[in-house]
Amino acid sequence: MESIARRSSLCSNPPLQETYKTLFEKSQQHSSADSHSGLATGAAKTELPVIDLGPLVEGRELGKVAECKREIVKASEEWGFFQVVNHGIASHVLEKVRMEQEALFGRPFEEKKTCMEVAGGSYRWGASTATFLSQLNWSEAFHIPISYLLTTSEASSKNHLRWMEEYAGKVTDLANKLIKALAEELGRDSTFFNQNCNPSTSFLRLNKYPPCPATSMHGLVPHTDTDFLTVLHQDGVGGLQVKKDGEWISVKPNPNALIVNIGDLFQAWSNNVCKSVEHRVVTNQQFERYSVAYFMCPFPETVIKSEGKQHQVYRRFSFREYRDQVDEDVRRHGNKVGLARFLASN
Ligand SMILES: O=C(O)CCC(=O)C(=O)O
Ligand SMILES: [Fe+2]
Repeated sequence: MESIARRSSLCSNPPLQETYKTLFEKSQQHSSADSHSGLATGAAKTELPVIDLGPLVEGRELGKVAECKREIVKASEEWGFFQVVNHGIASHVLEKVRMEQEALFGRPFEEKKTCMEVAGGSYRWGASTATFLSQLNWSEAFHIPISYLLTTSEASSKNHLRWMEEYAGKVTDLANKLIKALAEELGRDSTFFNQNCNPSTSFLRLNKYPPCPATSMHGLVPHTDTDFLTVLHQDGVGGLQVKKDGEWISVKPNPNALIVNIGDLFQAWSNNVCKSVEHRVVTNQQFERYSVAYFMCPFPETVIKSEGKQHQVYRRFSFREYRDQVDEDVRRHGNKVGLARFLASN
């Protein structure tokens, strides 16, 4: 443990162990008060639904396209999470993205902290608001706006992200197709999304989970995503868990699949028909793990209106209002409250 801590301060890993030393000590003293029992144990390795997106991506055979859309809505209602295969993003692109990601995180920690030159976005590690060990994220992440990756610049300043750029374009197309399919199937106006989301509002989050010497730790604490839709590319290590009927389910990595999940904004927009489901990452003692999440977000002033057959579940709110409330809750209470704060009856 100590040697990992010492090495991390000299090279690329953030100094998680040293920085959160008092939380580790506190947790040893009051293990029951900061219990996150069941974290790494007992989670079933069930397969998420797997949807073949071939017909939708290629737009062939109308009957099959319709069936594919129905499957997407069904999985979004029942699970809020699903895997997609034949998604149109070549495996060599995914492999190169992984290599670029590894190189980026391999930079010295001191350099990553000044990440504007490294990745055009922001960099976070650990959890500044954690007061219990169970609130600590044993991970580091870059947030990179899609527009940063897609704007052409003569300067070679982002050559080290050449495949990330390719991926950003492709994953944006994929997310647009998925959200359009969902909206159409729900009988809603699908143009809402291209009117309110663009490459400057959506972003990639590159996650790295260093090996963690302690057991039962969160790589990423349980959360729902604060967006419309997320597309996740994970490597083969595993660690993602999804809540299903009150139980944590481990998602078995599938090298051919990307993972898609519904975010809070789409749950509200669909008036609770589609579910934004809690998920988390558990750490691995031996292996580091990488993932890339694409978050489809709107402009801050975009207003989300719940519409559907049932009475309106949520009041109208803007994305800015929602995000500010999430930030405030995390700052004040250490946890996100989320959509429960925006119920129509409140
Ligand atoms: O790394 C993962 O598997 C999940 C990442 C995630 O949930 C997120 O970045 O919001
Ligand atoms: Fe997430």
